[in-house]
Amino acid sequence: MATKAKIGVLGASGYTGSELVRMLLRHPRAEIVLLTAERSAGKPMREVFPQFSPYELPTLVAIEGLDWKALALDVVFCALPHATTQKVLKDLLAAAPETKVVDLSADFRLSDTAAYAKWYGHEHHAPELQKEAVYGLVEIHRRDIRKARLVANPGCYTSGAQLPLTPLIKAKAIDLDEIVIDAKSGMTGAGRSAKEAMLFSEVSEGFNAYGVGKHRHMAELDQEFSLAAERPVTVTFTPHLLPQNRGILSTIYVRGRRGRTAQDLHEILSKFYAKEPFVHVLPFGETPHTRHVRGSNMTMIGVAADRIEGRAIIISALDNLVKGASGQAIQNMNLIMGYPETMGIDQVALFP
Ligand SMILES: NC(=O)C1=CN([C@@H]2O[C@H](COP(=O)(O)OP(=O)(O)OC[C@H]3O[C@@H](n4cnc5c(N)ncnc54)[C@H](OP(=O)(O)O)[C@@H]3O)[C@@H](O)[C@H]2O)C=CC1
Ligand SMILES: CC(=O)N[C@@H](CCC(=O)OP(=O)(O)O)C(=O)O
Repeated sequence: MATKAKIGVLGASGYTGSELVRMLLRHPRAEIVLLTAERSAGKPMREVFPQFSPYELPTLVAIEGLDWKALALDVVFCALPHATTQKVLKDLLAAAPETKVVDLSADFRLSDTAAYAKWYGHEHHAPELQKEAVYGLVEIHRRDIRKARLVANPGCYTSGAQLPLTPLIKAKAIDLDEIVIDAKSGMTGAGRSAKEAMLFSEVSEGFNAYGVGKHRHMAELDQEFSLAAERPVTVTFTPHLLPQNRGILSTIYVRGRRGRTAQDLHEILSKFYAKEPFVHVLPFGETPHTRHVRGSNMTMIGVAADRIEGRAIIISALDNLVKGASGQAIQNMNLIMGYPETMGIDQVALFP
């Protein structure tokens, strides 16, 4: 029988942590041996999440005092808040350098120390690991991820924008100065900790933009698009808060370069993703809903023509907790560990 990887999930009492547990419980090569929490440390997982009552899981423990060397974990998923992660992973990898880490926070996504300090307001606490980390958008960086020890899982909004745009940028098919990304996220994107702005009465029956002109995901988009274009790229990106639990819908406006039509862009994307298990390009003119990807690791992309000649409207939909976070993280683990890429994450969307 194939051996199982010994796995730790840090931040298992949060939304992305519990989503990792949900999927890892059905992963044939995963054995969950460590679950951590902060406020919920000491509680059994079923007390925090009754949906896990039927399953055997370790009790949630605090991170402080863990002996990483003795634990000898094969893989750690780190689902902690920004900035908390840096010190934890520095200690972990110093004590257990063989452990592979997939970090879901933004701490290791920016490779430039100055850009990190500018967008996050403080110096990075583990700059040597920041240099080592590989950016984990699988469909774009698959080859590098296979060799990585530390993977920086991409942001949920940025995944929804990069999957349709990066192949077009690489193909030099769109005007780089006219990219507009209008994105809407479900509320689980904001995490599980209590916040006044996330109360039902503050969010339901309403809809708003936030972080306008300054959301930190712009830095991640600029970095990755500039890499793909081999020249600096800045884009317009505006996030919105949707009064629903899961899902990100991104409506993206682009102009084709050198006479390329919306149909040409559709053809480029269809070819690029023809063999990808987790990106599906719809027939030209059809566009996805967030409910078509809910609970699945799929990103759906639709391309349609604008009335204005030369412009196209691209719409992507993904589940922020799956392809936008935990599903993508397991896809990364599968690559690092040499498992089939779809193992444990090939769920079909839950509908309605
Ligand atoms: N939600 C999403 O859609 C996405 C989130 N991400 C990123 O993933 C990470 C986790 O997000 P999410 O699951 O939503 O967050 P949650 O707020 O739901 O969960 C955070 C987890 O971290 C624990 N925690 C909080 N503070 C500390 C601390 N100081 N020391 C140790 N553990 C701590 C919490 O424990 P306890 O509750 O017991 O206090 C909880 O288990 C974040 O960095 C986020 O930006 C990335 C992509 C998408
Ligand atoms: C709805 C909502 O609040 N979303 C989060 C994004 C979550 C995410 O993927 O981004 P990070 O991993 O970079 O935190 C936000 O806008 O901050």
